[in-house]
Amino acid sequence: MTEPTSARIADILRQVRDADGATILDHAALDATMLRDGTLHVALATDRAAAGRIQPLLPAAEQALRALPGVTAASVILTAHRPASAPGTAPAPAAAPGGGHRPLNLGGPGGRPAQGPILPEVRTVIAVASGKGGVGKSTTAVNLAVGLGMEGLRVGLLDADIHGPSLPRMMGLHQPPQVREGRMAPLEAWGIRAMSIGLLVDERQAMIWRGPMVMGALGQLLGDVEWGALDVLVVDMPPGTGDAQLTLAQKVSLAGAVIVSTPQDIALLDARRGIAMFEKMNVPVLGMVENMSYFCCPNCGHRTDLFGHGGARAEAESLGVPFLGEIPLLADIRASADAGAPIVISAPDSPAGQAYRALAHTVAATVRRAKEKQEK
Ligand SMILES: Nc1ncnc2c1ncn2[C@@H]1O[C@H](COP(=O)(O)OP(=O)(O)OP(=O)(O)O)[C@@H](O)[C@H]1O
Repeated sequence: MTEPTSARIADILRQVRDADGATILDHAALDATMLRDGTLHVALATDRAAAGRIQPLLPAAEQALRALPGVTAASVILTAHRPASAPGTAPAPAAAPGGGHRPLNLGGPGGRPAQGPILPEVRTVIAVASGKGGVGKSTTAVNLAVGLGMEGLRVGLLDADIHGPSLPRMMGLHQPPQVREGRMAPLEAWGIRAMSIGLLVDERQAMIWRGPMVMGALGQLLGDVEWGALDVLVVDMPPGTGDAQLTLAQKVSLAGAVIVSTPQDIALLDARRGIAMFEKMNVPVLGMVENMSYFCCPNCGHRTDLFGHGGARAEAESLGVPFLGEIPLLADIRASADAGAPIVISAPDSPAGQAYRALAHTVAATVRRAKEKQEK
């Protein structure tokens, strides 16, 4: 079955009108389309002012699109690419010449400019990243964010891992966010605010999105969430060193990056690439964390270095970046993540709980330093 053309999809969208006779495409541009397993995914770029007008038309649009040959289901999402045009509305992310987003900054290390309007009340943004997938980046991001909250900071956690959002499960969040005046309110759990694409769409849908849809969704997660005043926003980055990472680093100014790796050579090689990417973008690397560093048998206490041990510490030393600590491989870490209560909450004094709290304590010092610098 051939995919419906953009022109055909636009024809159908033009037939869906609001009470004033305006069509969806009077207020939005067709951004990306994809047919996968009978489901037609459509992304529409719009501005925040118009999003509230278009939203009520989406169910009718999805129903109309189902009439296309080969389409059994349709999903239309709005992405806030275009700057708001109506007076008196919140500013959308400013577009740079050439169509990209203007790099924004928070006055972090390196003498870069102040944070732009995309996150006006967020003092510091910190990325948690890994070169390789599955090394425990999200588990680290969640425990770090909650640990920073325990340090007395106002914390937000953004799950930017569009292809594999795990924040809802790890934080025990399942209800969709409330939308007020076209802006999403983050959900609150374990003392912090949180937002994830997994709260907005079925996880399986997000996993098959292609580039433009991913970028649109990321832009929306950054620009359309009412974070309120935060000392620090922790961003769980997608794994790897591709376009999504570069775009994210351009859209918000990162005060620093925490790199997560297991001790294996293959993971360390990817971690090195991640560090090189951040350095190229002038983002300070706050340090490396070694996850799954060692295993202690819960019955006899015998310690085994399953994936080797100390590789990340040695790598950090050779690259000249700080080493932020070792997290053991423990069934309790996985079990508490699966149960929606991070181990810093469920077992704060366990070896794993203490390791994450020590990491949070170190990162909190960086956040406080950045805050003091801004206040001077
Ligand atoms: N130290 C640990 N001990 C035990 N299990 C762990 C540990 N760290 C992570 N896990 C488990 O490993 C799995 C992968 O972890 P996680 O989702 O944090 O990795 P990730 O690097 O974010 O993966 P992805 O690249 O898919 O986003 C999860 O089931 C998690 O609970």
